[in-house]
Amino acid sequence: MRLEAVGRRYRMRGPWVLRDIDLDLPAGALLRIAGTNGSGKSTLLRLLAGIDAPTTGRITGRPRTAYVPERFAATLPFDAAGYLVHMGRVHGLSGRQAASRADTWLERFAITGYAGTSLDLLSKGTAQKVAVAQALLAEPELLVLDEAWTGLDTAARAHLDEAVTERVAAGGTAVFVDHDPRRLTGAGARVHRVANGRLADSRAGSPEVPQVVIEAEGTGEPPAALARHTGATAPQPPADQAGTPRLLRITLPADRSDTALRALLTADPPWHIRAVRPAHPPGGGAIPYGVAR
Ligand SMILES: Nc1ncnc2c1ncn2[C@@H]1O[C@H](COP(=O)(O)OP(=O)(O)OP(=O)(O)O)[C@@H](O)[C@H]1O
Repeated sequence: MRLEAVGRRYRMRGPWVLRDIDLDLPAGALLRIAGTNGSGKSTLLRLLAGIDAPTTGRITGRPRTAYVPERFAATLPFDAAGYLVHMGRVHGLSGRQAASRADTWLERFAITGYAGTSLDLLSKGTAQKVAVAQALLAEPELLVLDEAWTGLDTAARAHLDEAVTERVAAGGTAVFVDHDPRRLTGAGARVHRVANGRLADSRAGSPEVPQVVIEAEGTGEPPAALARHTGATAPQPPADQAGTPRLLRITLPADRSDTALRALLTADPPWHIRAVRPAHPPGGGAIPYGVAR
């Protein structure tokens, strides 16, 4: 999915909450949206989830999307299991599939005992588990989570971490807001920060996340898996004469370098690795993914 020059304001001539947002969400990307209270994080997530539309700009290539809102309105006339089955059907599952996945998630979140409880009678934490389960059971291509961990107990938070990591490993995309800055950093989450209505990739400049530069030479196309796993946009190199070696220079978080190297070395034809070195200053001004020659 791609956002181009997206802007959002809630009133005509009101202040712009978001402005000129350009964002690529490749398959396999994991993104944390950071920013101070009221900076526009939830606004951005609602646009990504497709439940709100930009005032200006456009969003293209929307995949199958599931969303966990900041506040779950548990006012629908369902019990927990009935709601999950209903949402499974909305996401295109058959009745049997939806029922089976609803059971799995009720069990995984240890709330099977509440399957028959009406949504409006659930505790806040149990309702939150149901809200998360409805998004996960559909195995969406894009998962949008707005503070979905808030209110969950420790075990459920771990299940959610695991489920998000699984989705991303399976080629899905996940975008989330969470107040814990360490959330999913081990899974390679990139951080984009909303400030003054603009969105900046703050990870590149983050001193605690070392960046490396990989230089590789090859004659083929850069492997698609490279963009998928590095989360970087992968412009195709210009079609110069077939067989002419090209130099690819990629700057990426160090914890993703093994994946990138594997993708390059196992490409057909394989890329020759010319150099792997720390980026100095960390990410400083380096292009995230580019063809140097
Ligand atoms: N439906 C709406 N109508 C009018 N203004 C809105 C609406 N939703 C959000 N806003 C305004 O847009 C701005 C950004 O709000 P948003 O909820 O996106 O920020 P946030 O970064 O998610 O905040 P928080 O961290 O407090 O959840 C705020 O000034 C808010 O008042």
